[in-house]
Amino acid sequence: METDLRALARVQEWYGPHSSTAAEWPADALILAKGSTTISVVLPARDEELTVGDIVREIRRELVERLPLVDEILVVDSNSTDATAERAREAGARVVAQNQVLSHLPPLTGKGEALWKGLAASSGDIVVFVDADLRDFSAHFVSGLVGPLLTDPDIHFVKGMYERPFTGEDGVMRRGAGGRVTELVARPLLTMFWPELAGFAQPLGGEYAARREVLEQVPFVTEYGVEFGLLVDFLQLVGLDAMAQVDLGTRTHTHQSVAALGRMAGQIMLTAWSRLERQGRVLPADPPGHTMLQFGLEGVDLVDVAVAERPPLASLVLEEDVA
Ligand SMILES: O=c1ccn([C@@H]2O[C@H](COP(=O)(O)OP(=O)(O)O)[C@@H](O)[C@H]2O)c(=O)[nH]1
Ligand SMILES: O=C(O)[C@@H](COP(=O)(O)O)O[C@H]1O[C@H](CO)[C@@H](O)[C@H](O)[C@H]1O
Repeated sequence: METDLRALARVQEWYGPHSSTAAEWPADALILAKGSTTISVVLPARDEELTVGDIVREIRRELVERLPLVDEILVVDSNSTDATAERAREAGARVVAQNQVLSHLPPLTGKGEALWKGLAASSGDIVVFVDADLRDFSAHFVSGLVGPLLTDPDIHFVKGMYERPFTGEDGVMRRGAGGRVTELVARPLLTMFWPELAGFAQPLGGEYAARREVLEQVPFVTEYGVEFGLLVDFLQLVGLDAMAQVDLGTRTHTHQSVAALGRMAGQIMLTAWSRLERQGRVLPADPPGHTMLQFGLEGVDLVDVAVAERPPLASLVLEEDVA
């Protein structure tokens, strides 16, 4: 109980000074603070032809052409089978194919791989990750996330928070019903093992920004373990007081099935386990299982929820220098 109370006191002390709203960071006021700092927006996109173009156009129109806040818009085409790359290029983004980046390395899979490749292929001092399936995206998502980074040298990582509606197959929108894996898996795991992170309202949100110098110091878990892994690893690397969150309003995105989120949950649990092992908090006696049976209407599926991990990019550069 004592740990809980101490951790909650820590979160309460942290929350006020480290939480703000996008309205506090208007893009035109940030231009001065930007100075020579370069900013890249990286969008991981797998089969997002319906939404990626509007997001890129909004960023380009508001934060490149109207105000020169963003220097690079990069879409990582994550083995899409649709016209994602074409739609992104037409909208004005640079597009790289996930497997063509650092192609001398054996390719890995999933969102975490797309983000790591996007970090490698981009050049901004600050990198902003934005999902490519967002609907009603607005440029203040980006300006809100970079605000604390441009104005406070002690902040190294900024996470978006938002209301997350859920619209099911019945087409009915239910306020606050989104973020199912967040509420059922990530938040309880953080409470149990990393309670200092309990103040992050949306620990799994796909919109966040950080300084390149710290992003290159942490590993990237592949698949959907990436957000959970980054949060825990940044806590260890930079500490809670170097982390912040910004309220971006409402985030609407394409939702996956419960079966898909079950696999996502498994990936996040395995990511948590890997961090507990790495921090010496569990014995690696019997590694947890990662082959899961899923019972759907069509029958039983055997799925693998294992995750892999890319090393910190900085370690790669060092190796290559040595080589
Ligand atoms: O292998 C993958 C899986 C996902 N994504 C992208 O990562 C973002 C978040 O993925 P998704 O929407 O599937 O996750 P959800 O928001 O449903 O949890 C989206 O832009 C996806 O296109 C990706 O680039 N590669
Ligand atoms: O927050 C969540 O529970 C999941 C699923 O959201 P929904 O239940 O479909 O609104 O969405 C997030 O999780 C992924 C894994 O961290 C991220 O990659 C996604 O960007 C994020 O949308």
